Amino acid sequence: MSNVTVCARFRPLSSKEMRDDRDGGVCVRGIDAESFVFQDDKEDEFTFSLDRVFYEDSAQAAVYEFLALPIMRDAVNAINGTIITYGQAWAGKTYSMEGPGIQDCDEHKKGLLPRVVDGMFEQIRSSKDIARYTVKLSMVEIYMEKVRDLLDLSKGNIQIKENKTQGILLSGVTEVPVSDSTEALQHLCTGLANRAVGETQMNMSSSRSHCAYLFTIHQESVKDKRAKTGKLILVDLAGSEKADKTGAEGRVLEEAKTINKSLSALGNVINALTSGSPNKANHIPYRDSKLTRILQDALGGNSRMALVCCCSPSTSNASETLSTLRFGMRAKHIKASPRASEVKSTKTQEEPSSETKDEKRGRILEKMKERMSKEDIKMLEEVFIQEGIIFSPDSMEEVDAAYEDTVSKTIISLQQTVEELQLKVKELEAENKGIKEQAFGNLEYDRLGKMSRFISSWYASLFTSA
Ligand SMILES: Nc1ncnc2c1ncn2[C@@H]1O[C@H](COP(=O)(O)OP(=O)(O)OP(=O)(O)O)[C@@H](O)[C@H]1O
Repeated sequence: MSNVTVCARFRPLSSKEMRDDRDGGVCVRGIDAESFVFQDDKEDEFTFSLDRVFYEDSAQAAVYEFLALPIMRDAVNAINGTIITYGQAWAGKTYSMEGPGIQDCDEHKKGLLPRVVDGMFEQIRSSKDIARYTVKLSMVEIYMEKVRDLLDLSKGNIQIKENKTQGILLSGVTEVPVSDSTEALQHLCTGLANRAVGETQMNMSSSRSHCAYLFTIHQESVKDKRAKTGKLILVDLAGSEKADKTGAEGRVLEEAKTINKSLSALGNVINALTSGSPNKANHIPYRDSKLTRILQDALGGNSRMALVCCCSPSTSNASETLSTLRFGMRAKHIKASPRASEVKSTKTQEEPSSETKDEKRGRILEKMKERMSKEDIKMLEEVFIQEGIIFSPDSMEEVDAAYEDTVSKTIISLQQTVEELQLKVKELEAENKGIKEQAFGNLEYDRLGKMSRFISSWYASLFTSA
């Protein structure tokens, strides 16, 4: 079963949609909590089945309880989690994520983010006898392929790095320690206010950027001091509408193209993850956009994910809604394998059996790098440029990363070959055993036959001699 929960959420018709659409047309007809019939522009009907469908009257609490609460609980137990809202502009992404406001809003209307924060600290409080927790919060915006720190606007171009044990990291990003829900919500409000300031400074709209809320939840067991870390990322994506539909030009068109590029990159990553053979290590193009790079851990491996496909119910938006739903259907096939992300003892010596495949791979890589001379790296750099793996290697870091990517893929593929061979050996051993048993059985049968023939002739001879 897939570890990605995909839901559709239809907001109520907006007053504009009611006004514009003379028939008050709605393109969705609910069947049950998981399925609905969708009617496109040409009045063709499609039946969609997802993990859950939230219709216009569904409560914010229901959305939280179904898709975010389990992921939040796992993140507190060190299993990485990601919650994404996707859809065209004005489809209800921010309403689902934040609600009408982060603080002081109607309890019923509170969105996923404040509910996740409340739930997380509640769970931490209830586990305080088992483990000591520290929570850190970061908040970034991706606009025109630049990652901006929303808790410190002076950091306008955060670099994304990868670390063997911690996975994807935002280098130098502000991480504020938060000890309770009130403190966390205050920082989130600061981040959102900074986002608005940036919007005015850059003359852009928040719907043209992706916003990510990142929680790092670290715990140390009271009993044996073992430490674990879970990452929880909530992402409010930029509007997914097609550039040509907006009639944009100039800078707005550039923005739309960049958003489409990053959302296509997200779609391509999803395609690569869902279409490849499960036994083959196929290339996943995480590096094609900042968004997919930040979500790399969340999409491919050690993580649980929930995708809320936010949709307008209006027939006037049917084509955008259909593409949002198709995106959701593709995401449904991602196979993630959640597991506790980092288990390290604070004792000086690691237990040998705790080394995971990733860590082993990392260790092999490190050894290989130690043996490489500067000339080797230079030569690799040239090969990577020729092969189009990297385009402008300004730094050794980029070469290192591309090199690690290639070597890591080779190691994965070799590991898989070894696993396949081990399987073949087991099969041959079983076959061999079967043949031996059969041969032994025949031999026994032969012996028994001879013995019974001897007994009957001896028995017969007794009577003839008598
Ligand atoms: N489930 C809902 N119930 C009631 N109102 C909703 C719901 N979802 C969205 N809305 C309302 O619809 C409007 C658009 O929602 P929202 O701003 O969340 O869209 P969005 O997808 O985030 O848009 P953008 O990409 O432009 O930021 C808002 O006025 C919001 O209050």
